[in-house]
Amino acid sequence: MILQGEYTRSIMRTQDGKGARILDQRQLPWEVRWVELRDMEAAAIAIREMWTRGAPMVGATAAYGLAMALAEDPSDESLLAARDYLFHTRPTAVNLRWALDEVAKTVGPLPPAERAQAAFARADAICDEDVELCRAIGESGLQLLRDLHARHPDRPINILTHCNAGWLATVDYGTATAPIYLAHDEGIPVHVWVDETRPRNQGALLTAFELRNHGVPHTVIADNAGGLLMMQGKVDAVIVGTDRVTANGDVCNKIGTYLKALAAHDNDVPFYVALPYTTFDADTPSGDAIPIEERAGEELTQATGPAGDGTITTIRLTQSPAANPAFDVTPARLVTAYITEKGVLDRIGD
Ligand SMILES: CSC[C@H]1O[C@H](OP(=O)(O)O)[C@H](O)[C@@H]1O
Repeated sequence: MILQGEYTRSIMRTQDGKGARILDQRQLPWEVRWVELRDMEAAAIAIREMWTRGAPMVGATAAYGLAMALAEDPSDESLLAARDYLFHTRPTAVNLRWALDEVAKTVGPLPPAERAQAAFARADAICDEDVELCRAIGESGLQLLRDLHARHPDRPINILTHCNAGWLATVDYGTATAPIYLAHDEGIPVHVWVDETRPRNQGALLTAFELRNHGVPHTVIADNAGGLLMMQGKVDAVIVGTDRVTANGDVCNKIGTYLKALAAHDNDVPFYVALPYTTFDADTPSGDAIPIEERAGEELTQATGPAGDGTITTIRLTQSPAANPAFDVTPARLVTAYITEKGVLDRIGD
């Protein structure tokens, strides 16, 4: 379990069993605010507005959202409409489609009266499985960090990561961070270069929050600093998460990941992608077919944070229009290996 206050998970069913409890990640690191989602619309808003985010978390939240929709109306029409509505909250993370399909396959053959309970149970199971998958990813990646430590016993291992693929992005442990947490807990000295990850700063706000709370040494850096650090020999490996890996091994992840992969390739730094099977999309042949989410330009042109007087303020960073693609695609040729629950794989999907 990674430090998560009174809970051991980033999402769980509410105590009355009728909703989902999540962290409102927009308030982190300034406030740890838990919120209860009580209907499908609340789950859709939480995903679309990124109260909660990260591929496995998007899938888990949508699964509970579908269960809540069926609790209100378990008809076939409701099932189809709710699945479609939740599916269109965010286009890129394949876990969203996977989780909705899992719940739909579970409840479809059932009489309407049994659907809500079965949907909630399947959502619970998706969360339980995600914890085990991420822990296993941690075990797989731990050996890589043990090997790096054996090669450099006299100094910390320096890992660069992009965005947040931590326990906040999953139900627990994270994907990219899971090996880091396990290595740190085993006593291997690890230091993490944390890409701030503009424009929503998931690295500076969320990954830094996680690592700080777990006592893992880390340094926040500008997104554009990683290439220099690699050129200077200050990065032993890059480990990132992903929102979708296609049949040929292409990796869709937060915007800026591809540039890190290019810098890693140019400096002979191993570039690892951590993912559970729920993020592998065998149905999409290659990365050019992945829908890339375009988010509002205001995420780029405005900055929100504490004003210092206890209030949260927003400032404008430019008067000009902005384009804001939220993801990019790293070709499989730039990936050293995939860290999965089945081990570290040179190729994926075979
Ligand atoms: C373990 S999935 C983490 C993945 O999701 C993030 O995207 P977002 O914050 O927009 O949901 C980012 O791509 C992370 O690598």
